[in-house]
Amino acid sequence: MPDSPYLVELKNVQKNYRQPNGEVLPILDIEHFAVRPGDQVVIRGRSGCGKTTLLHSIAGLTPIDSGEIIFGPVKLHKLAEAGRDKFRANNIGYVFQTFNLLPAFTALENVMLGMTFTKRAKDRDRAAALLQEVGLGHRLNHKPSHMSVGEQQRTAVARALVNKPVLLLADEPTANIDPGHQQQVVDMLREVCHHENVAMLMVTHSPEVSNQFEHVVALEEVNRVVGVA
Ligand SMILES: Nc1ncnc2c1ncn2[C@@H]1O[C@H](COP(=O)(O)OP(=O)(O)OP(=O)(O)O)[C@@H](O)[C@H]1O
Repeated sequence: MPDSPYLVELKNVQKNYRQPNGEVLPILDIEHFAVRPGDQVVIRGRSGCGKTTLLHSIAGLTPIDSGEIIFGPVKLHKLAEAGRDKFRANNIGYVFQTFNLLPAFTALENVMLGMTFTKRAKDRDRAAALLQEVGLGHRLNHKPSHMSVGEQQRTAVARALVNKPVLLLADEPTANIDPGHQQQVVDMLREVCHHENVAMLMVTHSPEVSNQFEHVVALEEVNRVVGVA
């Protein structure tokens, strides 16, 4: 059988949430969705349609109810939580809307903390080089409170890439950046992912951002669950 052309492939993925009253709320029912190595893909869709749930499922942060999530030889859906955590630490970077940096630590320390849960020895030079690559070579020793929000997001991107992941998941990474600096963050994300040979799956509400991408998927087009929002 030929090798899969996909970096990650979802087949018949279903994800439900259970409401406090016991009612089951279907969120995702995706027959097929895939990302190829090095692809840069935007996911858009209305509020509440399940975009974050999709990213969490691919990251293994939340277990799916049925179906398959396949990374090459690894069947993520078959791994227990500890296995998914280990897989994520070594293979997936995640960038959040709110950066999630630790306030007591410098930019360099925050990036190095990204290496905590991997086999990779803490590599100061790699962390510093990535900060340089995202344009923060002059801010290594700044704490988050002494950085602009754009600089904080750049630091978060460096942290997400420090373990040389194969896939970067970015959940509305420009939502908290002022409009004047959003484009810089998008450009930086695209360039650094390209340079590091990392595929990117980005959720964004911004048409200005999604219009720049060749691969744009409206979640409603691949998700059979209707009326979530
Ligand atoms: N842990 C949870 N328990 C129950 N319902 C949840 C849970 N997490 C999310 N939901 C619901 O699942 C739906 C999808 O949420 P999700 O965050 O994936 O949407 P989204 O498309 O990312 O939304 P937005 O664009 O507003 O960020 C929402 O209706 C939300 O209320």
